[in-house]
Amino acid sequence: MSSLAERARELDAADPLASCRKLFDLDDSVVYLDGNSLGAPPLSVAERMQDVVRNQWGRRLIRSWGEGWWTAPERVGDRIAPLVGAAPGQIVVGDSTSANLFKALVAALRMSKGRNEIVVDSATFPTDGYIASSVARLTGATVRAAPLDSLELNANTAVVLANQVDYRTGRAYDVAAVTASVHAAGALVLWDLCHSVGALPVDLDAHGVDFAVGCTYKFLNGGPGAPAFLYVPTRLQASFDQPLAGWNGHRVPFAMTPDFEPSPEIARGRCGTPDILSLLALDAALDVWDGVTIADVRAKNLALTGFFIECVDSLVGSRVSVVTPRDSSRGSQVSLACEDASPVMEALIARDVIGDFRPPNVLRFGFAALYGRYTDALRAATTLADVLA
Ligand SMILES: Cc1ncc(COP(=O)(O)O)c(C=O)c1O
Ligand SMILES: Nc1c(O)cccc1C(=O)C[C@H](N)C(=O)O
Repeated sequence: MSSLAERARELDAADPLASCRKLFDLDDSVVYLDGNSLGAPPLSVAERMQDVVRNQWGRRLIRSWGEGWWTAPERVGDRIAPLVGAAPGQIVVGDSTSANLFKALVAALRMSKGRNEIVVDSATFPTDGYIASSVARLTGATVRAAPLDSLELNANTAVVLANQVDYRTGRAYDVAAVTASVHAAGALVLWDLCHSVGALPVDLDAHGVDFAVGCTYKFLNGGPGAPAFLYVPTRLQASFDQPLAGWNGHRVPFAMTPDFEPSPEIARGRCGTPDILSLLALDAALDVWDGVTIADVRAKNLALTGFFIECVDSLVGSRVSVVTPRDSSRGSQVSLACEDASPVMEALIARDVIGDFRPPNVLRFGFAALYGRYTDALRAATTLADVLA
């Protein structure tokens, strides 16, 4: 125990990202391991929102639309772009992940004339499957679930919807390999990056990914209900015929013509008026990434999750089993299968160790590299051992 405590203190002292924690509004008595569901608030957000509400909305009133509000979906998209390996002009921020999944799936089917099968990663987060089924009912396509390890695509497969990190187990998949196998079958790939953006390298452009979506309220700390993002590479933008063709995606929205003519750029991914307060909160939250590389974040989250697994092995032992891969094919969370997982998580939260429960029996602990500490990992494992004793 003492050697784990010493190691935790040494690791925190040597952590090159340790100084990022002071950018967040965190309570030091709480061990927060749920940043993979709702990221912690960067201090800059409250300050910026004060300015947005009092000055931009308050003093500038409707003039603010022409002073940065209207173009915020693309501008904030360009701030997310380096975090997912995308060149500028290919990401638009707005709507929810679910809505963006809908846009991208329908657009993919419209691009894939003669093919009408949607294949969904069988371990997917539920909303992806629900949206795929609804798209299928709407378009006459079919949906098939398949494991990402053995996709078995055919000449009818139009699009594969894949999650880079499995939300339940924390397993991470190889974007390059899956993308290449989907392309080899002549299909398009749509990646859900909710559990990887801000935690893992993604390299969308380098791997020739066709579409991606992701949420910004987890590792990007955009706040509850922060708008999601949609990536469409430049090469596919002219043929991206998305179904929610609202006026914000029009080539000249204020021309107010009766016919829809899509923007030639990524703005065609927009639908209605952007949620400016949430979008600008996200903009402020992204300041914490200044000077931080995804490579540093990845190195730390592998080390932190690895240290947590070591603490669990040593202090909790066989009372839980580690579901997350022990090798580097894991995201930034550790999932433990445990009997009575739901009341166990409630007991942890009552002791100020906050993770979450996912059915049927999983305790999830998410590690955000910008504010997570090795001493927190040890305290979580120690508290879990106490709860299970
Ligand atoms: C992998 C994944 N996809 C989609 C979603 C849902 O996103 P939204 O609520 O923005 O539609 C989540 C989380 O809620 C998720 O974890
Ligand atoms: N989006 C959420 C919400 O509005 C409330 C509670 C949790 C969430 C989540 O993000 C859940 C998360 N996607 C998961 O991996 O389980």
